[in-house]
This record gives sequence, C-alpha cells and structure tokens, in this order.
Amino acid sequence: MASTGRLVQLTSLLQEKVKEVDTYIRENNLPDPSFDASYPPVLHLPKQPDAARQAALEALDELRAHLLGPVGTIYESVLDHTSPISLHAITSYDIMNAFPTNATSTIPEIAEKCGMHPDDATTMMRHGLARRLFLQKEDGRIAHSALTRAIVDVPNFSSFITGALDDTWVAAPFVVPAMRKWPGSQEPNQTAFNLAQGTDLPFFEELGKKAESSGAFADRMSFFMSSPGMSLDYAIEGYTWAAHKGGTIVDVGGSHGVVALKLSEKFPGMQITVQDRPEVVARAPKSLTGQVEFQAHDFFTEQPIKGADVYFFRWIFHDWSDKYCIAILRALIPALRTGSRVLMMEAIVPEPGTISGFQERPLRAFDMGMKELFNSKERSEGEWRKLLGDADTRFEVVDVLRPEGSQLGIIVVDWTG
Ligand SMILES: C[S@@+](CC[C@H](N)C(=O)[O-])C[C@H]1O[C@@H](n2cnc3c(N)ncnc32)[C@H](O)[C@@H]1O
Repeated sequence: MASTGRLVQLTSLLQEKVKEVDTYIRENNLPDPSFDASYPPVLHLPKQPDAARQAALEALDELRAHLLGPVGTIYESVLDHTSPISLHAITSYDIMNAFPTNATSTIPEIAEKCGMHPDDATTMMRHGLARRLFLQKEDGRIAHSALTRAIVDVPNFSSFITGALDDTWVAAPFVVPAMRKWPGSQEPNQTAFNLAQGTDLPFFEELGKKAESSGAFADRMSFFMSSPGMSLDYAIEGYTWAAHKGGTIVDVGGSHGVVALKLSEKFPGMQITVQDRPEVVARAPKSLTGQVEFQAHDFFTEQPIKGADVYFFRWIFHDWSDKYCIAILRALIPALRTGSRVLMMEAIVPEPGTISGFQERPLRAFDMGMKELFNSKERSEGEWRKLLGDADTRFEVVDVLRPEGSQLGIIVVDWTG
C-alpha cells in the first residue's frame, strides 16, 4: 500500500508547483496575488513558471473533485448554471462603469446610475460579490475588484463577455432541444442559437441584421485575436512561405487582409489576393503597393483564381459542418493544378482521452460553442485527414505543423490531381 493516499500526493504536488510560481513572483518583485483592484489583470509568466502554474491548476482540479466526491461534483456543476448571470448583468447594464475603479459606491447608487430596479441590482450584486466581481468593503460600500477592473481596462474584454453570453450562453439550454428537433443536423440554421433567438437565419446573417451586433462581434474577435496563441506571427513564421516568395497566394476568407499585408511586407515578390464576402471586402483597406488585392468571392462557388501556388484558409473550416467544408474544398478543385498547395490554419485538437480532462475541458467548450452556433465542430488531426479524403482523395496531406505556442496548427495539403 502506498505510504500516502491520492489526496496527500496531489497536495504535495500542488505545494511544490505553487512554490515555484511563488518564488518567481518574489524574485521578480511582482505584486503578491490579491483581488484588490490594483492587481494587474494578467499574471505574465515565462515558460517554466507558467508550466508550474498549469501543473498546480491541474492538481488542484483533481484534488477539488476528489474532495467534493461524485455527487458533490455534479451538484456543483448543476448549481453552476447560474454562474455567468451576474456577469451578464454587469456587462449588459454597464455596471462596471457605474463608478470609477478607484472609488466606492452602494447598490442603490449603482441601481440608479444603471437604470436597474433596486431589487434586481441587489440580487445581481450579491451574486457577483460572491464571485469576486466587485468587493464589499468593511463599511458596506462596494469597490471594484481586480476582476471588474479587468472588464473596464482590458481592450474589447467587455464585448467578448457580452457577445459570448448574449449569443452562446443563452443558446446553451437549447442544445438538447435542437438535437431532438434536428438530429445530427449539419445545417447552420438548425442550431441551438436558432431556437434561442427564434430565427431561421444562420448566426452571421442574423447578426448582420443589426449593425451594432456585427460591430460587437468584430470587437469580440479582436479580443480573441489579441491572445498570444492567436498571434499573426504564427501565420507568417509557422510555415516556410519563402518557398513561394515570387508566387501567387489566395487568402480565402481573408477578411481585411491582416495576414496578406504582413506577408507582402516580408516577401515583396509575392502577389496576394484576399477573398471574402462582398460586404467585408467593401470595408477592406486599400493596398498601398498593389501587391495585395481584394476580391469579393463566395467560397461555396467555383474558385475564380486558377493555378495559384497557395490557397490559404485561416480559421475558416471550423465554422462549418463537414458537409459545408467538403463543398468549400470541392469549389476549389477546378482552380487547382498538380502541386497546388492548400494551407488550412485551424485548431487541431488532440484525440479524445489523450490529455487530461483539465486540459481537454476548454477545447470541448470551444467545440460545444461551435455546435451551439453553427452545428460545426473542432477537429482532431484524424478528422481533418478524413474530411480532406471525403472531399477528394487527390488532396494529399504532406505535413501537419504545430508551431509552439500557437492555438492553431497548419495542415499542409498538396493537390495531386
Ligand atoms: C473566423 S473569420 C477568419 C478571418 C481570417 N481568415 C482570419 O484568420 O482572421 C471567417 C471569415 O470567413 C468569411 N466568410 C464567411 N462566409 C464566407 C463565404 N461564403 N465566402 C467567403 N468568405 C466567407 C467571413 O466574412 C470571415 O472573414
């Protein structure tokens, strides 16, 4: 029999890893962790102490589940369905801006400032306070916490929260009803979002009806894109673009051409066309050099640029179910010549069960979000390979790149037809 049980093993591991993080904090004169509004919104750690932080969180996750026990764990997750409600109220009513981050207030003052009924404000604030959204001072007044200050200060964070809660979280209770109504549907307008919003339109078309929703979605995307794992540098440095330095590149669904513009700076001989929906292209910046062109093109219709060296798709296919991904790939085929390269820059999720539940949970949350909004999914390497094979066996995967630190990998595909 082991000399210590699992609980003590996990606690020792936790202590060892936390000590590593704590040592780094002290040696570098970083502020000691606190919930006070003065505490920075993100604790930036280099690789090694960050690995220790992850290991500590993982040990803590298992320790907590063991201490709660099976019924306790499920009971907690059922109760947890209320968890985002106060956050939703805080961003919807702009409570975080009701008083300055260095001042204090009261619930009646907040209610008046935000146009809320005082009873509603009390329920929301009490729920939030229990989650460290704001802090209750000894004199009973309310102050900002490090969390609510982050909502105020971190660019586009509040749009991200509002968007994610307004669109995705409100759709969550409709996932099971949507599956019952449309079992196995691959249609983008037979989703939990459609039931929640009472619309027949796919997500982006519904959003497009209201200008402010499209703008908020763009802000939400900006927050995503600002995370280190989504850096554009991975698109530029994660693949050997030099092999096509005098070639023609088509960035399909390339939005406003941020990747194309960076590529053109690095490779002045490259000719790049960025394709997107007409309303997106209409708002695209004008290229100064003529090296980057924009073209309205629906990627479900035949690709008009024939024989390019590379057809690049970044973060396109995960929005679509297999049926539609196959349609996008097949619309490309008439333009391909032997050796044409297709690059798919996408999340490549590990096969289920190959990483811990703690690591897999956020990936599955993304996967569920894709189901809620689009009836699409995040895919593993095996699923990407199968998708390409189902589209046409002449697509050959020649490499699968996983740039270190990048949230997205690059599936390198050659056309062998
Ligand atoms: C998640 S964004 C990715 C944008 C860009 N590739 C990037 O990595 O930042 C998906 C893009 O696909 C575009 N899109 C959606 N449907 C399209 C269609 N039918 N034809 C062309 N582009 C489309 C959207 O307008 C949007 O720019």
